Amino acid sequence: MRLSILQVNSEELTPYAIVCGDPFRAQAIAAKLDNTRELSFSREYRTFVGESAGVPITVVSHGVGSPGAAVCFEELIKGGVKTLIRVGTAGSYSADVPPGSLVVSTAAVREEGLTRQLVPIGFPAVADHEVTRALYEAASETEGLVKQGITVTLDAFFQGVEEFPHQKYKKAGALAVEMEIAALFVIASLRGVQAGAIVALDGYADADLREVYDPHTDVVSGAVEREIDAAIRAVVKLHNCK
Ligand SMILES: O=P(O)(O)O[C@H]1O[C@H](CO)[C@@H](O)[C@H]1O
Ligand SMILES: O=c1cc[nH]c(=O)[nH]1
Repeated sequence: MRLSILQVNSEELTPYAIVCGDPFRAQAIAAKLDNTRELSFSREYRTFVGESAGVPITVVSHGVGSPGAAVCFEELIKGGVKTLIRVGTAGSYSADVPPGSLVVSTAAVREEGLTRQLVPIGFPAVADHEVTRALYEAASETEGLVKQGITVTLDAFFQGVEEFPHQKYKKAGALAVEMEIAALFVIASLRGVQAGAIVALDGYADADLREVYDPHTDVVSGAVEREIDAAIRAVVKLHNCK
């Protein structure tokens, strides 16, 4: 089957997929795999296949924001992908998890608009337990701080006249904010597949802590490198446990 938006043939996809916002990060992830092939680069969606320790893995960029990312997740699932892992970046809510740390998301607050058009707001955006455990174990084998907990998914990156809901979710114990995990978890639940997510913290979202937003630092690239290695190893762990 031809997937019309990703512009790939479903027969070329694999049961495991690693997804990320940035097409250049997709290329960096694919570069760590063996026998890598680029399948397509259509809009923000750049698709590669390769393998690690003999396990075939698809890597796709989904762009910024839940609506565009949802198109990617839905087409991957239609194409036969059974396990999706997001490897992203997020803004920290707390000095206890500073930039450079990794957070494995156990569940996401649905502060975006996309999933409200799919299912009532009481439906939870939760990660798959096995995927979360594999991600946390693999991330804990890397150097540096790793936490697991609730993340928040927003649509807006820059603030308007409305206050961002950061303070209340920080008080409730959320660790970080980004823009696609809730869409991934809800869609995975609705379509009956597994999903998990890991993020590298690239600064502080909280206005009290935030300085200038600059995700292009050595600390952030080091954390992104660690989360990529962790996600690839998590896929191999999941495959070997089946
Ligand atoms: O680094 P990625 O995966 O793109 O994730 C985060 O970065 C983007 C915002 O800069 C949003 O997509 C957000 O979720
Ligand atoms: O959505 C995001 C992603 C990274 N960092 C942030 O502060 N917000």
